[in-house]
Amino acid sequence: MIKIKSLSVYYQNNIALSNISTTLDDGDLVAIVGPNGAGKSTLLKSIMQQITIKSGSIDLGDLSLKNIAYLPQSSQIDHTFPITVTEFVSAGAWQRTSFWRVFSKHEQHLLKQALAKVDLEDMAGRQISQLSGGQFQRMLFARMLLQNAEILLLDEPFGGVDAQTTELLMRVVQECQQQGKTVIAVIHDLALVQRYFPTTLLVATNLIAAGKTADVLTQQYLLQAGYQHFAYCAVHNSFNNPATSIEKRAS
Ligand SMILES: Nc1ncnc2c1ncn2[C@@H]1O[C@H](COP(=O)(O)OP(=O)(O)OP(=O)(O)O)[C@@H](O)[C@H]1O
Repeated sequence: MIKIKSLSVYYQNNIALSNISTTLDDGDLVAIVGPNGAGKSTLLKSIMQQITIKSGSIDLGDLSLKNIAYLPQSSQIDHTFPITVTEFVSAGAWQRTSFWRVFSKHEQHLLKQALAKVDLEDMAGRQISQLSGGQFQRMLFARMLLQNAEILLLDEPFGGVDAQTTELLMRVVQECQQQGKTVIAVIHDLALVQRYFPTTLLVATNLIAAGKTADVLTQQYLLQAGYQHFAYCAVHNSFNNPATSIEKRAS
């Protein structure tokens, strides 16, 4: 269980998160949603202790940071770094391997398994600079799977990914949850959230709402978060098809 109490984070004098209090239960599948600049990535980075918090606390209970895997936004990684897919993914096992990254047969098996899970075995020897956006995202998932952490923090895991790959990766996420892992993901696609995520945190610097997804993605809360269009979609329960809802709105 992760307990967040009165968390506030600033960048210089600019507030990114204000007085956030919530609890993230073990084994839950949680979406963090909110408009651009709402503080979603900052919340994940705060849990990862990558940034200094101004006030409040984050209690990880018995967990150490080693038990948390973090999938960053793809844009935060240097895609031109001269390294193969296998070398990149093998970094997920760093806590179990020696400084020289000597892989046992078992670790090699786990590595192959992780690549197979995301359908990337054929790309194992490729330079990461030669991957498409969707392949790069699958590689990030493989590295995270190899880490085998108890808590998975995913920052826009489906950014730039087509519908078919999103389905594949979403199945991977669901499998992780079925294995008892806690998954917390920043997601922009509210239809996806509605379909797959039982729990949602709606953030707009403040915590607007938290709880069952259906209770959070309401017109009132979405408007409060600054989502004009999605608030309209909530009334018609049509996050699935923004085009249709825009037509409805016009008629
Ligand atoms: N390193 C930084 N230095 C200064 N300000 C920052 C920094 N990182 C983020 N911010 C600011 O903090 C606020 C929250 O940013 P954050 O990236 O957490 O939002 P987000 O909800 O993840 O946004 P997005 O959906 O656009 O990725 C924004 O106003 C952003 O401009």
